[in-house]
Order: sequence, then C-alpha cells, then structure tokens
Amino acid sequence: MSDILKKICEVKVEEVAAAKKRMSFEDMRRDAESRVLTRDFVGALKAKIAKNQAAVIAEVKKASPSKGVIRADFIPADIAQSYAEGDGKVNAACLSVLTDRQFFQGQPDYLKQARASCLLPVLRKDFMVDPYQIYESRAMGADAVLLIAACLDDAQMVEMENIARSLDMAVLVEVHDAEELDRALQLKTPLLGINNRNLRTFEVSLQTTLDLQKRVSADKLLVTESGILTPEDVKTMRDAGVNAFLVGEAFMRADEPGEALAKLFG
Ligand SMILES: O=P(O)(O)OC[C@@H](O)[C@@H](O)c1c[nH]c2ccccc12
Repeated sequence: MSDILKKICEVKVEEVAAAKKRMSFEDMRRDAESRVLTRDFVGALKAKIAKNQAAVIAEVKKASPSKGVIRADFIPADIAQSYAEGDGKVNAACLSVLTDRQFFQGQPDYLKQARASCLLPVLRKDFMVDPYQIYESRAMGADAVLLIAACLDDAQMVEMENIARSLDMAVLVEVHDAEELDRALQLKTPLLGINNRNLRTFEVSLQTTLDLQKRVSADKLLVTESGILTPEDVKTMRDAGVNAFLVGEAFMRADEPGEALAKLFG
C-alpha cells in the first residue's frame, strides 16, 4: 500500500474509534436502518447509457492532497444544483461528495447539503476501513459508497459490500492494478471503478483504464476515474467502450460546474 494511502487509512481507523465513542455501533446501525428510500445510483448511470449518453458521476471536491485547494468558492448545494441542471440538455447522472476532512477538506454536511438540493443519487467518497462507516454513510444520506480495494482485504470488502446491500446502497469498488481488479471482481456489485491516478505517485494515466479494461467482463459497469480533462479524453474512453466517468477537478475549476460538464460531455 502506498504511503499516503496508508497514512489516510491509519487516520481513518483513529477517526472511527473516536466516532464509536460519540455514537455506538448499535446506535449508528439503528439510525442507518431507520432510513428508507435510497436513490437508484446504478439505475441513474444505466439510464444515461441506454440513451447513448455518457454517464457522469460529478464530484463535489474542495481540495485534495496532491493539489491543495481546488475550489475556493465552495457551496455544495449550488454545485449540486449546477450538476443536476447541466446546460438543460446534458447533465450529471449522479454525484460523488468527499466527506474526508483531513486530506480533502470535506465533511458529512457537504453530502447532506448536496443531496438535499437536487434529486441525484449521491456517492459518499471517503476511505472505508470499518463496517461502522457503511452504516454512518447511510445515516448521513448516502445512496452509494466507495470501497477502495487497496485499503481492504477480501473479507473486509465482502463484509462491507453485504452491509451496503442490506441498506439498499450501491457499491463502487475502486482498483488501480490487476491484482486489485481480480479481487474486486469477486464482489457482487456491477460498479467497477478504475482509478487512473496512481495513489503512490499521484501520476495520472488514462492508459490504466485501457489496460485493465480487457480483464473486465461485460456484465460489469466500468467507471473510469480521475484525470478526465478534455473532450479528447472523453472520446478516447468512449471509443474504447467506456461510458461511465467520475470527474472532479475539471468541473471544480469552472465557474459553473454544470456548464463545464455539458461542455466536456456534450
Ligand atoms: O479530480 P479528478 O482528477 O477528476 O478525479 C475525480 C476522482 O476520480 C478522484 O477524486 C478520486 C478517485 N478515487 C478517489 C479516492 C479517494 C479520493 C478521491 C478519489
């Protein structure tokens, strides 16, 4: 595991231990289970693809460890609305909201605010290391969670996926190399994310998706993640048969994120 990822996961383990003291596992679980009606994350992606459009998971991200602050004027509700609207023709299928505080300057309130301001399904983007966080994700309103294969062993991935499924949440499992991919393919979820960013070096190469894609069967919905910046990048992916995208920075640097989305994918 890379050093930064290792550091982040260590911090998460500490955060979860502290969170469990504020609210017990059982209470968090009860809170999560009391919430009904998730929004259909996988269905929203498939609906775009059925119309021959790109399925875009648009990210609400203020900062990152590699780039520092990406967007100073950061109002999650406005950003979410802008993504949901697009240019009136082309818009986002789903949202992804960073909730990690220490490394991405996110917070759970950002997810709540973004979700409350639109009708799109929302992925909680954070580093899951403990089943507690899956319940916590549902309790804060998430419709989907990210599982990063590099942070988890097989048994943890399976356990967390099963909890997410029991709460009617979708699971996006993220990989960066062939070994992680083979482990991720054991899960039931159709959503498979290939991160083009190497979390050891922060280097981005779209070739990562193109190389790993060959090993993914047609019943999976492949999501290419990170480093999609230009219409040429989009064309490269769509020509290769990749129709789902997770994009943050390219939109966060624009005045109107939704218009930037429509421009990139229109
Ligand atoms: O801003 P970009 O390059 O468009 O990337 C978005 C998203 O893929 C990236 O934020 C991301 C992908 N996987 C992650 C895991 C944790 C935190 C962040 C991420």
